[in-house]
Amino acid sequence: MDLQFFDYKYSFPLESGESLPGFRLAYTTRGTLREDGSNVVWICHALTGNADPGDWWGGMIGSGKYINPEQHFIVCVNVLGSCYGSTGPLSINSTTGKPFYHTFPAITIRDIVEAMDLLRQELGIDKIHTCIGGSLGGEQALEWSILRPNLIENLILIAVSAVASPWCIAFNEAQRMAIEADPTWAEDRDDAGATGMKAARAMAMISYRNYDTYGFTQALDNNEQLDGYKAASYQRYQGDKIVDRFNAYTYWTLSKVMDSHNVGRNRGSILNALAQIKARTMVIGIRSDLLFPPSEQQFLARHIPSAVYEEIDSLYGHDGFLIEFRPLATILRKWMATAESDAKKVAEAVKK
Ligand SMILES: CC(=O)SCCNC(=O)CCNC(=O)[C@H](O)C(C)(C)COP(=O)(O)OP(=O)(O)OC[C@H]1O[C@@H](n2cnc3c(N)ncnc32)[C@H](O)[C@@H]1OP(=O)(O)O
Ligand SMILES: N[C@@H](CCO)C(=O)O
Repeated sequence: MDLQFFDYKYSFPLESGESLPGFRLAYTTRGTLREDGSNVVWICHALTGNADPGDWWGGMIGSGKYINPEQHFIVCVNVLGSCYGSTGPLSINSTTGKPFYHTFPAITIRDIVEAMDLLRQELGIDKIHTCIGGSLGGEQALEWSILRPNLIENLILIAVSAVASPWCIAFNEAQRMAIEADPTWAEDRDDAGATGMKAARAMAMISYRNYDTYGFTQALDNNEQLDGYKAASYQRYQGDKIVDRFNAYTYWTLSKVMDSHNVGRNRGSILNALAQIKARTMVIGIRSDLLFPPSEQQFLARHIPSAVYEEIDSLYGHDGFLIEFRPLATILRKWMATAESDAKKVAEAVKK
């Protein structure tokens, strides 16, 4: 899937009070935008995802799937701060002519969403039929529906919370400590902290999965083993895998983004913020999610005015939103069918 680029050439103020001297966002689109603009589906990616949801959400997108390019105009943007084509810590800072590296400013979900909103305006999109995301993607969708309450018609939030929990922040801090413990982290080079990031990802995997996932997929080979456990090589493999496709600065930056996620900031309270959401909302929790447990999604569903709540089972814990396509699609199809039938009833009532 070819990446497209949006270059914003003006100073971009950040929540922290700092600014970026412009930015680039990489994005993809699939399908055709209807003349009345009624078929936009905006997909927000999670922590290490990219702008091509076909890469990481193939089971949800495609002909005959829940998100269908034959019907929908599908947009997905690599978030500000990431490393798949958008401006992030490895990008050149136009004011110094050098990569940002450690000088990349602290950004927040709101900054990410404000940047994405500028791209939306550039694309001439003034309504979004459905905005969907899990985890960090859900944080973006949630923030957007509060920042622009009339923009999103249907909001789908999966495995996400209104505010980063102390538990989530603690996991992230432990991962940043692993990166800091890598002596190369102090250096200005693209691969600084790479070994630390391996350990960080191995820690993260424990929060994305759970006891049962490891028990099922990484069971002991036999009762005689003294070393060489599958679970151990799996942890190391996941570390190697992230280093091949990511960098520690971006990992660091986006983990801080997750920490500062709080819809209540500068809005009086979390409940005030959630009360502003006008989108018809589906909130989905994953029963085995240790990182964003279902109680967090139940809270969202209780306080977002027109929200409904559903829960799915998964062996994969938090990562279930990237894997359990069938139950997700079943819930969403049913929910969307109700909306369509309600809309039909309203249209018929108006005609009478
Ligand atoms: C450019 C890009 O790639 S970006 C897009 C990719 N990633 C994203 O968007 C982020 C979201 N995706 C993810 O987080 C993950 O891909 C998930 C959650 C969807 C799936 O996680 P995975 O790591 O692929 O699955 P799983 O936990 O089953 O691990 C499978 C891998 O571990 C390997 N593995 C399994 N057990 C072991 C073991 N005991 N020892 C060593 N390796 C093992 C498998 O061979 C497999 O390797 P592969 O990925 O090279 O095929
Ligand atoms: N496994 C996900 C993080 C969990 O949201 C990712 O790497 O993006």
